[in-house]
Amino acid sequence: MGQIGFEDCDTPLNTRLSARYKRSFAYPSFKDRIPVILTKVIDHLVRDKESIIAHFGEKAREEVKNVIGYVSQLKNELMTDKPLTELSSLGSDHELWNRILSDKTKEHSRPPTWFQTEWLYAECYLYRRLHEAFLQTEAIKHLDPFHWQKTKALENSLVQAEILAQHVNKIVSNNADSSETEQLFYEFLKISLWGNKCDLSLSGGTEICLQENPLNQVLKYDSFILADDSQCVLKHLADSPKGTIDFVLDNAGYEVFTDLCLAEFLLSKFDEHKVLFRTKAFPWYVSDVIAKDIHYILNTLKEKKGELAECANRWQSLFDSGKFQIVENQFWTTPCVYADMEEVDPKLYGELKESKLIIFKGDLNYRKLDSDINWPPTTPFSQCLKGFHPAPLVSLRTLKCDTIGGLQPGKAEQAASQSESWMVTGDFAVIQFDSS
Ligand SMILES: O=P(O)(O)OC[C@@]1(O)O[C@H](CO)[C@@H](O)[C@@H]1O
Ligand SMILES: [Mn+2]
Repeated sequence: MGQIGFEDCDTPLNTRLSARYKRSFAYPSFKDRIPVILTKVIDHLVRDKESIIAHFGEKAREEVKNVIGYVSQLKNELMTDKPLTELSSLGSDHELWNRILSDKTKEHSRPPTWFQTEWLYAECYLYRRLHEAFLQTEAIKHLDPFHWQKTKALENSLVQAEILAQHVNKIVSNNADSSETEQLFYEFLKISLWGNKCDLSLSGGTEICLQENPLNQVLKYDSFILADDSQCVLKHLADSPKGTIDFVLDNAGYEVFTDLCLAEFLLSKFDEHKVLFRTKAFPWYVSDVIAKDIHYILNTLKEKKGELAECANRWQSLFDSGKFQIVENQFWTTPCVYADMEEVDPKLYGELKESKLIIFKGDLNYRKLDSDINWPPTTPFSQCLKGFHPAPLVSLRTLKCDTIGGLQPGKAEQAASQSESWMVTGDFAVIQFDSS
């Protein structure tokens, strides 16, 4: 980022996305969408103050006020494009964040500002600052400001979840022949893929969950999958020894429900050893899964009784026996792209190297896989990974941001002719595999 100032153009090719390019998706995101997300956090704290105090104790009264002040100031810093500032020493990741800030300041001979720096970095920094507002408190340290939105979204998708639950319950208790298993594999992979439409960050917290039968959706939307390596994924699973599946999760609510369905299918029909669900360590991009959300979803479903409870009870046993495990790691809430993982977090990289298959869910994971660069869309997916090949991996992503690679010639143009905003609506998707 050499120069300073806005440019009335899209992000140039082979450059990292930034809100300084006014025709890129980053610009309206920072100008309009993120302020709405912060306003909703403030509104929630104001509206639900008394119930928060009732839950966390009287000390929370002053702390809620302080957090409201902090978030209002944060919103103001963003909207007036102020320089990013150092984090306080709260949180074990503050040194990494401050080192990155200092490197960027040196590199550009001035501190980065919200709109002028790289979008991925600034947006991740925003969620880390929001986390700091709560780290500064005692009573409400563990309050998740997005919890209420996530629970509401789950509640509103229970009809779809129940249809899936019924389907999964039947399948895991039946013996399928191999051609049936193949078809079911594609089905569960795509159900999990389209589950990614349901994130609350793109919509500024408004639920955009599917209003239709998720089983019908699978075939109906196949033509919206711009790159589909699902056959390679199946071949890899079938031809390699049984092992551990790493699921790098994205959103809570309906999406993680679909992920749990796919995970159970892989254990029950492919006989894999275990599934590690890799979650964020603190509230992130509104709807991303933290460990607490998985416990919440299991408990909620158990209370619903019927098919949903049957599913949840089985999943609970899988967690109890260690076949399903939740693994939290701070790397996922850094601004680092995955090409830098080996250097920044060699331990995590080493763990992923043991994986039979790493499933990366969602848009933000994709942005970190491809370094958030505006690649020519026909750039091979493996090239976009810039050396990140810990183990065979697949990205299941609905497109909500203007970066993409791995498309066949003509595909991007075809999608653009169907919809001008094909890259950012979540209507199009990719299943992209890299076999390292
Ligand atoms: O990772 P997810 O949940 O699929 O999507 C998160 C997301 O909506 O947030 C970003 C901007 O805030 C978008 O680029 C991105 O699509
Ligand atoms: Mn997300």
